[in-house]
Amino acid sequence: MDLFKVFQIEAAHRLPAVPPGHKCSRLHGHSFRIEVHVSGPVDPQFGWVMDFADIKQAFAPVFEALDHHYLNEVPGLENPTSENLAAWIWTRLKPGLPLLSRIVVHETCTSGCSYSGG
Ligand SMILES: Nc1nc2c(c(=O)[nH]1)N=C([C@H](O)[C@H](O)COP(=O)(O)OP(=O)(O)OP(=O)(O)O)CN2
Ligand SMILES: [Zn+2]
Repeated sequence: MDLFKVFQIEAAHRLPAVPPGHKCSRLHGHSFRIEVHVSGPVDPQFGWVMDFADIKQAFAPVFEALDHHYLNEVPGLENPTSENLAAWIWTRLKPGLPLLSRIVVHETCTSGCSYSGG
C-alpha cells in the first residue's frame, strides 16, 4: 500500500547552471508542493501503513530548512533544480523514514519530478 502526505514550501531560487539569458537564471520564487510517499503493508491492528502524523513529524526538519529560504544558500542545494531538491529531501528523510518510497516535487502547476532513490 502506498500513502502520501503533501507539504507546501514557499521558497526562492535561481538556477546558476543555465545558459546566460535563461529565465531561470533570475531570482524567482515558487510554492513548491512536495509529496512524501511511503509504502508498506497495512498493519491489521491499526488499519494503516503508518500514522500520517509521523510523516509530518519526519518532514518537520526539512520544512524548517527550506520554507521561506533562498534555496541556493542551503548547503547541498547550490543548484536547486527540482531533481536536486527531490534527491536532497530523500537523503534527509530516508534514515528516519525507512518506508519512504518516493518524493514528488511540484515546482509549478505544470512542472516537477518524481524520485524513488538510487
Ligand atoms: N529539468 C528541469 N528543468 C527546469 C527546472 C528544473 O528544476 N528541472 N526548473 C526551471 C525553473 O526553475 C522554472 O521555475 C520552472 O520552469 P517552467 O516549467 O519552464 O516554468 P513556467 O512557469 O514557464 O512553465 P509553463 O507552464 O511552461 O508556463 C526550468 N526548467
Ligand atoms: Zn524555478
